[in-house]
Amino acid sequence: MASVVANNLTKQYGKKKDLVQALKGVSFEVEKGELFGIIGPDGAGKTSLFRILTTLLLPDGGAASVDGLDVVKDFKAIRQRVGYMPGRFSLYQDLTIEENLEFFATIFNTTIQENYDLIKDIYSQIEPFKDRRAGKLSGGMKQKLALSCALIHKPSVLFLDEPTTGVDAVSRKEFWEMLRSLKEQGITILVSTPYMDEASLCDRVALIQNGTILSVNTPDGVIASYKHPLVAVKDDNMLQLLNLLQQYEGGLDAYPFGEYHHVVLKDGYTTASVTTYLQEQQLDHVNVHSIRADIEDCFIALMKTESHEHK
Ligand SMILES: Nc1ncnc2c1ncn2[C@@H]1O[C@H](COP(=O)(O)OP(=O)(O)OP(=O)(O)O)[C@@H](O)[C@H]1O
Repeated sequence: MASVVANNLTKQYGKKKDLVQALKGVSFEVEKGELFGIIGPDGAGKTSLFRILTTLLLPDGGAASVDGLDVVKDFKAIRQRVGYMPGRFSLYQDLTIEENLEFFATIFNTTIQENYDLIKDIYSQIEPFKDRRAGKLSGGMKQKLALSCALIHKPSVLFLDEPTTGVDAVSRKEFWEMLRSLKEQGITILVSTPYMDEASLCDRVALIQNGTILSVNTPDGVIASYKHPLVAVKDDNMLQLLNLLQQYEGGLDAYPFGEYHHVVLKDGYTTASVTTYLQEQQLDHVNVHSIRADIEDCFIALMKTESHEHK
């Protein structure tokens, strides 16, 4: 049985000219024990979706279930079963680390001791500072405390809304390792993120933009579905280079990517055609080489296709 099912969910805010269609018919299923990513830019609808699935917000249309329970009718039962770590810091700033955790344990009729095994790996890293107020913690420590609080009642499904936003690269990596080990313990995890590189750490990912899911696939499946030739190009004057590449008739798209620009080519165009074109523009020593698309290239392509179709 699927652990989470969303079926044609819609949500809108405001009225008339202020109307925002935050979710435009979102459907997907998450299997039990999956680590499922929802990837999308700011404003894509991730928080609205998570708030509906955790029963904090009512959908305007469609239906959704968690562990077979309906998010509208069975909201009380769902709340006992899910853990939710909201995007914005949700802890009590004036309570200490330990008091925050005790508070969450008490609401769920449990104790820190009872489920200590589940949080041990995460909580033991901040336990030496257990008397420090939450408001005085670093971003990485707050994140570990918030995750411990979301887990303290041993949820069967964990919802994490942008847990790594604003967190440094080392803490981000550690955080994903923690998620992997939680998954090993059988917890279903839905995690949203604006960082496309995190997609490759999930079992499957849904790409969301403007309230619409553009693709649901495994990271390998996303990459395998990419069909265009792709080249990486680098020169001393990257701005001038980008302008020229964006005017190139053999190119479908050109965008900055780390130290390089990536150019998506029309079928039949090659590294040699790009080099010839740049030579015609008096750029004789440009580094052009063919590359395999990574997951970010695939998402960029999907998002651009979608926005062109709606122009
Ligand atoms: N209470 C609200 N009233 C009006 N508009 C809202 C409200 N909440 C969200 N929105 C709008 O709905 C859209 C989706 O927002 P949502 O927060 O779900 O997206 P998100 O992907 O989580 O983005 P972010 O990371 O910026 O929160 C955005 O355009 C947002 O401005």
